[in-house]
Amino acid sequence: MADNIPVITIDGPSGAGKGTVSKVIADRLGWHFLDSGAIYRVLALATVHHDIDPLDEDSVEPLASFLDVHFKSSPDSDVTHVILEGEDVTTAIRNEKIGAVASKVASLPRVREALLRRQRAFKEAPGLVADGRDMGTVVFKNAQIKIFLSASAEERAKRRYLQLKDTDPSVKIEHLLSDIQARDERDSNRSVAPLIPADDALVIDSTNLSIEEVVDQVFNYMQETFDQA
Ligand SMILES: Nc1ncnc2c1ncn2[C@@H]1O[C@H](COP(=O)(O)OP(=O)(O)OP(=O)(O)O)[C@@H](O)[C@H]1O
Ligand SMILES: Nc1ccn([C@@H]2O[C@H](COP(=O)(O)O)[C@@H](O)[C@H]2O)c(=O)n1
Repeated sequence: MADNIPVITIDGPSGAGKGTVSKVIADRLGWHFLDSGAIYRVLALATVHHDIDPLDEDSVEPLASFLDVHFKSSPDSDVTHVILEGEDVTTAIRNEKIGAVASKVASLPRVREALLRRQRAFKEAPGLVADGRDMGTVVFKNAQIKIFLSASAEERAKRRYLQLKDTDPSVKIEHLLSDIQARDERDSNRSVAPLIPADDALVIDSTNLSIEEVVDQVFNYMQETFDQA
């Protein structure tokens, strides 16, 4: 029964470490992992391919409803390949420009609605770790464990810089910081599913924490929550 399947949600702004922490936790528990941002990024790339204005809700909604995307993982690698309309877009969707377009399509209420079922389908036994902006507030409102992971914008820009500098030597930390601030602003102030902690979320500020320290805090919180249940 789908309702007995446990869900951990990890929401927060870009670069807070949600994806990294979610993957470690899902791997250690042997649970499934949903990177919901990847779905918004794929949709964003599809608007670029089809030359659609990312804020034109009447055009983006059908694209979201019939999005031809699938995720391919292999036992030999921890990279999950993202396939859009038959093309491997795993790297293309990680571009910062696509992140900005993703936050535009993500501001459209009917588009978010159209993507709900696709995201909820990731909830399968033995459990799910779901990473995004509205996992605990909208998509998996009944999740047993909700985390809101944040970090200062400066720290997040630094992390992104370290992540990108080897593949893109032209990357500038000040541009990354302004992109992050613009995305935070749009994600936090949209009318539907804004980026805010769920009332029952544990808020973790990772500015001065290592990845392992964040993972430990989540596991300790899980232990306390399940002991009290
Ligand atoms: N606590 C941490 N300390 C230092 N670096 C970290 C920490 N957490 C994550 N990172 C690094 O920061 C970068 C961004 O992390 P990650 O992609 O997990 O963030 P995210 O919150 O999922 O971002 P997005 O929402 O944009 O996908 C990665 O290179 C990751 O290794
Ligand atoms: N649950 C979600 C997940 C993502 N978004 C939007 O997509 C953008 C890209 O997400 P990343 O996590 O891959 O950086 C993000 O800025 C959000 O606008 C969302 O709205 N809801």
